Amino acid sequence: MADAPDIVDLTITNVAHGGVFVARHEGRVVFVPDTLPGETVRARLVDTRKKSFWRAEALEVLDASADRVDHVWSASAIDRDPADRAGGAEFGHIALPRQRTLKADVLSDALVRFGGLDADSPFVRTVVEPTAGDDDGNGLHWRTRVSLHVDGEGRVGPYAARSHRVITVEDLPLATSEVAAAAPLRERLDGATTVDVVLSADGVLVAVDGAARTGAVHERVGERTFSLEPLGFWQVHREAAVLLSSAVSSAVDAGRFDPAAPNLDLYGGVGLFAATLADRFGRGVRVTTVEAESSATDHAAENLSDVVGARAVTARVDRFVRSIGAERDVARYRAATIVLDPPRSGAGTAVVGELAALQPAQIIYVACDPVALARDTKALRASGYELDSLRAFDLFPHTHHVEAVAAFTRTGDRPS
Ligand SMILES: C[S@@+](CC[C@H](N)C(=O)[O-])C[C@H]1O[C@@H](n2cnc3c(N)ncnc32)[C@H](O)[C@@H]1O
Repeated sequence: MADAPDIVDLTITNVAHGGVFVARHEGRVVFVPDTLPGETVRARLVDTRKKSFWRAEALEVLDASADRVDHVWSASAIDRDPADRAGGAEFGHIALPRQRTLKADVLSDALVRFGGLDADSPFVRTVVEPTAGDDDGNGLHWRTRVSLHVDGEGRVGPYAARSHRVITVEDLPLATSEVAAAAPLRERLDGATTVDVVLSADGVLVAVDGAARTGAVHERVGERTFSLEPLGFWQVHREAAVLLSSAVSSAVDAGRFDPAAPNLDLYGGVGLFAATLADRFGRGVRVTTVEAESSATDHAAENLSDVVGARAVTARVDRFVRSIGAERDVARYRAATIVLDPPRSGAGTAVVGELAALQPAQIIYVACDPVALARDTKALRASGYELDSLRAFDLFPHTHHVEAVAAFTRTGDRPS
């Protein structure tokens, strides 16, 4: 067989999961970043080893989509060599409303292909809602946390897209102005490897190689103050904690909520959603927040000290759920509400199956990955739960990421 040509012209047909777009070359799927459906681009084939799909990098737009805009970050723009394009803003060349319909397409596709939902299910038409303030500010200046890298010469910057090469940049337009101003983009940090810049309610801090000059920082959500480790997990968009807390609160069906049941906040971090339940249903609410990082659990205990029925447990969720499944009075969980907010990989079929075996009254699933949500949806549906509500939020403008909040109830409990 003759070698494939390096440079090809491709017509983009679709968006795929992971911030890439789909074209076909001689019948084979080719994934191409930095493009848009409807466009024709000149591209270099860069990975042709697999039989089922190849990868390419876009070099030039020959026929542009009406939704293409000047990239919000010149460091990522298509006029740069692909190897020099900064990562982390892979939708920055797309008009903001179109970014959201593309994210909705990815979510819908995942729910049908991996979640087993019918193509005509109303959840397959879920829109991706904008976050307050983003439309006015063109989706910029929302990142309260930025992780940068340092190369062997001491230069500080983000990695290039799809590589671990540090790219020096002039600005960080997705970061809040405080974070952008504090980021040491023009400094040489010889011998260092990482730089984190964090904006909390206490102000901005810069941590080189994980060393922050403070024991804890604080975040505010409504009337509540949360303490956490300077580099501990906290939702990244400046509006995210408020928005997700409100979305989780309204996803909980009050008619199915029992404040005395053994309610759970799994993958709980510093207790954000346990606090959400207490704020809606009262400080006497029984809720256990479960988190693998003991430093986060310590903060959760402090953050929930006014919630008399709250407990903070350090454990891996899989082990914790297995251990309660073995309890003698496991039937108590039939009245429980379980909130879970797993990392990008999702909870996984095993955890979801064990959760469903507890037969809780409702499960509220906060998801930062549509495919993981869809896979876990399939497992929940196979275990007697059905999707009751779904909302999606654009908490990561100019990236391909999308956040969702889904509510599930026992199939037998639903009105027929
Ligand atoms: C997406 S964050 C959510 C945190 C919290 N719900 C919030 O909104 O602030 C996921 C959390 O799960 C924790 N985590 C990851 N894997 C875990 C596991 N297997 N068991 C328990 N916690 C885990 C992480 O440390 C992280 O705090």
